[in-house]
Amino acid sequence: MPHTIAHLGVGAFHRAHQAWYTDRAAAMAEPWRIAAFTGRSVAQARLLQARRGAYTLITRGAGGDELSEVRSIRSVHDGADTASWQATIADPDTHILTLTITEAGYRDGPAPARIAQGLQARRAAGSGPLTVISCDNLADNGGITRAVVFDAAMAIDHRLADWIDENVAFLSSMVDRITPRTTDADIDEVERLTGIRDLGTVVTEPFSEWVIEEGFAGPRPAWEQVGVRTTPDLAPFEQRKLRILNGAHSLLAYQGLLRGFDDVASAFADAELCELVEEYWQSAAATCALPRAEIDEAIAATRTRFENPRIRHRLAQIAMDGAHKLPVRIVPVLEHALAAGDRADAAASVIAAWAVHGGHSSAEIDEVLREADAAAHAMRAAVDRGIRRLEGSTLRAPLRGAAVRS
Ligand SMILES: NC(=O)c1ccc[n+]([C@@H]2O[C@H](COP(=O)([O-])OP(=O)(O)OC[C@H]3O[C@@H](n4cnc5c(N)ncnc54)[C@H](O)[C@@H]3O)[C@@H](O)[C@H]2O)c1
Ligand SMILES: O=P(O)(O)OC[C@@H](O)[C@@H](O)[C@H](O)[C@H](O)CO
Repeated sequence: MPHTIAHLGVGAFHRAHQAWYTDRAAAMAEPWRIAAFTGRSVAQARLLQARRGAYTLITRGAGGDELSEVRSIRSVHDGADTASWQATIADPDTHILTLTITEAGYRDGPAPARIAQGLQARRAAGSGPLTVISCDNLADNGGITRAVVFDAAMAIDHRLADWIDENVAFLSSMVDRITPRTTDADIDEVERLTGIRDLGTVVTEPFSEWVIEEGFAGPRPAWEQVGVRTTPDLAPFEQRKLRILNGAHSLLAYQGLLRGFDDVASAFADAELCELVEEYWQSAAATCALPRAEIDEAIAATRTRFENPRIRHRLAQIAMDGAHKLPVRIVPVLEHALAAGDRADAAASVIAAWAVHGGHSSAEIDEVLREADAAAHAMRAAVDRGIRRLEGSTLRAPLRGAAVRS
């Protein structure tokens, strides 16, 4: 039997990223198989089951599309199928569990308890160590996973928590590949070109990056041979990605929706918004630990990626779950800019636009700012100035309004 990777949350991104790397690594060395489980909706399982896990990946460059078939997913299950889940995690051939359960999935929902139940079955089966890798857009995503799974395990049995401590490596990883939701037009295009109506089709950009913290508890696919990097210190890579790319995405999402734009490329083509993103990037760059030349290179690459007119990444998709995303992407940049006495307007404008767009209350704004170490008052004042500025401007989409502190 080939080695197995269990995956929880088989959405578009897993198929464009981890499953794609694993598929390419299989051509270089020993093949691994992925046993994929849905996070919340069984619909994704049904789409993929039709072709027994195989699907078409459209790599959409500015100049054209390239189609390929990805075959690393060998079984697809409903995440609520506890028997299959426990059997997969308990299987001694399973060495890795990867996760894309969204930022919200670590705070709300069943994922931590499910992982703990899976590990309980592995412990009972005596199947030994496991490596868990989070692939969600969170800083210290491995540490966060460890903490929530540990809490869920404590609620089952403290001896399970002790076993997890000794046997499970929770690795952080930085993941990057813009993967918008698949549309009917994408599925039609695949059918036209291949004759197959592939409902599992995924569209992604040519760029891809995956950096994983070192410390695997067991074997892994030959990922390094297909461009995956490992590092003893992931934090600077996470910072660079979350603050430069994701932060700018959130800026374009909320400011862009308020101006009546629909996707990233059209919002970024707007001169005023582009200038705001450039100003935000200067604030974000100052918070990053990597050498400035590397950050400037990342900014230049991100500019080109945002300009790709053939990737229709909807702002509404990026705008979802802002209360979970902004503390990771924007608050550290805002906090740093204020502490350094720099202009904080661009960073503050993202939270202001989120608040206005969603009609968020004063308490909800404070909750987003809560995780900052200091300067909460100054941060709130900067956000309130941003809200007033939005309310005084002429925007194309109707404002919903947020509560400004009086
Ligand atoms: N799409 C991208 O460009 C991209 C890039 C980098 C990282 N990511 C990460 O991947 C995540 C998923 O993105 P996607 O494009 O695959 O989205 P998607 O909507 O296609 O899939 C999301 C998956 O997460 C599951 N899920 C949703 N809420 C959950 C919850 N509360 N608990 C457990 N599982 C839950 C869903 O069932 C589904 O399997 C993002 O939230 C992000 O953290 C996405
Ligand atoms: O996927 P989310 O929901 O965390 O956020 C939307 C985008 O900002 C994000 O998905 C980027 O496309 C991605 O992080 C690029 O690697």
